[in-house]
Amino acid sequence: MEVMCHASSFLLPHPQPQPQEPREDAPPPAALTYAVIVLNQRLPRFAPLLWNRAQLRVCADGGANRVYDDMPELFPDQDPQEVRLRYTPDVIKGDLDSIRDDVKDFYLNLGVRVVDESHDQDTTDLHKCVAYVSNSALVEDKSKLCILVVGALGGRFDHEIGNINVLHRFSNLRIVLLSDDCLIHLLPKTHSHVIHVQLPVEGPHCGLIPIGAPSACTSTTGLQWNLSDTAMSFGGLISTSNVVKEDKVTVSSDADLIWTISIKKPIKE
Ligand SMILES: Nc1ncnc2c1ncn2[C@@H]1O[C@H](COP(=O)(O)OP(=O)(O)OP(=O)(O)O)[C@@H](O)[C@H]1O
Ligand SMILES: Cc1ncc(C[n+]2csc(CCO)c2C)c(N)n1
Repeated sequence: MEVMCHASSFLLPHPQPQPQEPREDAPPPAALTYAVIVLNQRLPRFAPLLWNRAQLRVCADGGANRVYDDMPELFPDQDPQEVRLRYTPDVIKGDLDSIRDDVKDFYLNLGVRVVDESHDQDTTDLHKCVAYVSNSALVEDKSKLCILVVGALGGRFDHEIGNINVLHRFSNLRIVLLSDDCLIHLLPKTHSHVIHVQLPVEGPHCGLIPIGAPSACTSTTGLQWNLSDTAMSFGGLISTSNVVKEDKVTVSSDADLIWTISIKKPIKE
């Protein structure tokens, strides 16, 4: 089975190339092209870092209000209008029932594409934005695309589950859902997985959760409580409050699993 590598190096202020391990059968993580999607929740503190790392920046409807309101708050010593000009989205998309008129006018005047998809009341604004990024000409090879979604966890439970549903709906894409506290992504059953844990910024708490379908057989290495051809299901065993013990975690399963890992708080000076 093909190996898929994962590394949250987008959270590192100065990403280092992954160590090469010539002995290993796993290839190093591919060089990825990032897109960021901002949802309608308070911006996490590392939003500017992800924004600068991304080559396409999309706001899901009211996510535009958050970029407009919260980005200047993350740079309290700077002129708010200059911050807004520096952090201008490429596209705003959704059913546009949450973006404020003043925010819409501000970005329209800057030439931002504002796409009204209010005719579609069956898919969420996040779904619409992921479909847009996936169809964009950003990368030819979708396996080299990684979509970072900020403000996706916590908040309203229906939204949160809707956001997780998008991971399953687009299981052929690399999509990472982030909050200030943790990140989650899918480990598709089509691959075995090597997760290069970025210990300065993430861990140690982690989980492996069979959302969508039970697993008859999951195996892991690198965790405090490893699984060995173990079954997992809702109502049965799921792995929460697990702990990363090595900087490389491996997972293989007969079901799509959600991987989640905590994000470390910055040390206060
Ligand atoms: N409280 C929340 N918790 C988690 N995600 C949220 C929350 N609020 C909004 N989102 C995400 O941000 C996107 C945009 O939200 P917004 O508030 O602009 O519109 P909405 O009308 O509530 O969402 P939708 O049209 O998708 O139902 C949503 O599609 C969802 O993915
Ligand atoms: C069974 C069912 N439940 C809820 C909705 C409503 N809905 C789903 S996604 C969305 C957001 C549109 O931007 C809305 C309003 C529906 N259509 N079908």
